[in-house]
Amino acid sequence: MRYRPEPAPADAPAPSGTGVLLCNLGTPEAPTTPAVRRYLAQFLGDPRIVEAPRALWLPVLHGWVLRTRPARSAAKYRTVWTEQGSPLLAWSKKQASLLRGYLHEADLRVAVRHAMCYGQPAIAQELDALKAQGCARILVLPLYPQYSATTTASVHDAVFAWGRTVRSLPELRLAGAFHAHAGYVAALAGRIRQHWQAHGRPDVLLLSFHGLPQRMADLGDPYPQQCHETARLLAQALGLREGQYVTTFQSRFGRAKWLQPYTAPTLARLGQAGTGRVDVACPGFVSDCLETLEEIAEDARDTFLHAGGREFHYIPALNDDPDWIRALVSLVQQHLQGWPAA
Ligand SMILES: C=CC1=C(C)c2cc3[nH]c(cc4nc(cc5[nH]c(cc1n2)c(C)c5CCC(=O)O)C(CCC(=O)O)=C4C)c(C)c3C=C
Ligand SMILES: [Fe+2]
Ligand SMILES: [Fe+2]
Repeated sequence: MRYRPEPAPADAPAPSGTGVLLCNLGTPEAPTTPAVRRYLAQFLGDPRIVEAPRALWLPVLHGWVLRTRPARSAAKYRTVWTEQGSPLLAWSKKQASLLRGYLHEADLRVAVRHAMCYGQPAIAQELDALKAQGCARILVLPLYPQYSATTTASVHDAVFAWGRTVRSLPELRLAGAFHAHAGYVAALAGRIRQHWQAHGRPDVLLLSFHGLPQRMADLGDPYPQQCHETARLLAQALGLREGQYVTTFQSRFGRAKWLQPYTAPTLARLGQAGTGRVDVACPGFVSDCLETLEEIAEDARDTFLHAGGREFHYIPALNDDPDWIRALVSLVQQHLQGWPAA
């Protein structure tokens, strides 16, 4: 059946509630080669992520990337895996649970769930769950502060795909970027200031954002501008002058040109130039994950220290920071305006 049947009206009261779905990228179910292969197949098979013509990309993906990368990536995932599983999933779950608690404290009766764009819990499954909980209105909030067609729009795509299977659709709102949201920037600044109160100040603060192919930026993806705007606002909130901070892009994939400057070569250059201490924060990641815990806190640290740097501090992502959860509450309230939420 093209559109799924709804429960008979006698079996279910008319939906009247409001729900929020927090969405992040996704992560493998386990740090094993087969699980990482399944995850990467879905992730890198999404044309939002790799835009190359399917006839060229799919043979490379299945014939080369999915044969070689999963074992290497699984080994990396094992270095960050916790008792709660993938850090990205564990933090997303905690953020949803804290947001639910804060909203209820504020007397807002809103159902809150979390979902992943690739892997589990899937966006479609969690939208079904919110609907089954009686939500007549759903706000979808991608947890990417900076909009990119690769990330924010891929969450939106998943919502549209789900919508095409549903007979009685709830009202839907899709949130976009929050790169300049005052509460988000203040939470980032607070996190960095706290680190400095405990450990002193660095010579340079490096703000590392996930990279993007330069071609996507050239085609109009607003991501790089939004990263630079977040960095500028954050530096302003911290009272930093030019030269005291640098903005870079990490996680390059493949051989094409990505946004520059790249994080690792910048750290190598800073180390070689005699910079004693560097602190690194990753404002684009609201949750610690493979890209921050392994690529930055492990690999980038080695790069800087081997290049001659003396001290490297990774400042953790916002995770369960109370100021960040309050910023999430304010973002949600902003997007729920006009909807009954009590
Ligand atoms: C073409 C490849 C990729 C694009 C474009 C891309 C954009 C992009 N990604 C994030 C956030 C995250 N990416 C993460 C992991 C990750 N990213 C890529 C590739 C691209 N990302 C790969 C292949 C991987 C998997 C790991 C690996 O094999 O190296 C993660 C972490 C996931 C986790 O489980 O912890 C996040 C988060 C953004 C914000 C972004 C565009 C701006
Ligand atoms: Fe990525
Ligand atoms: Fe990476």
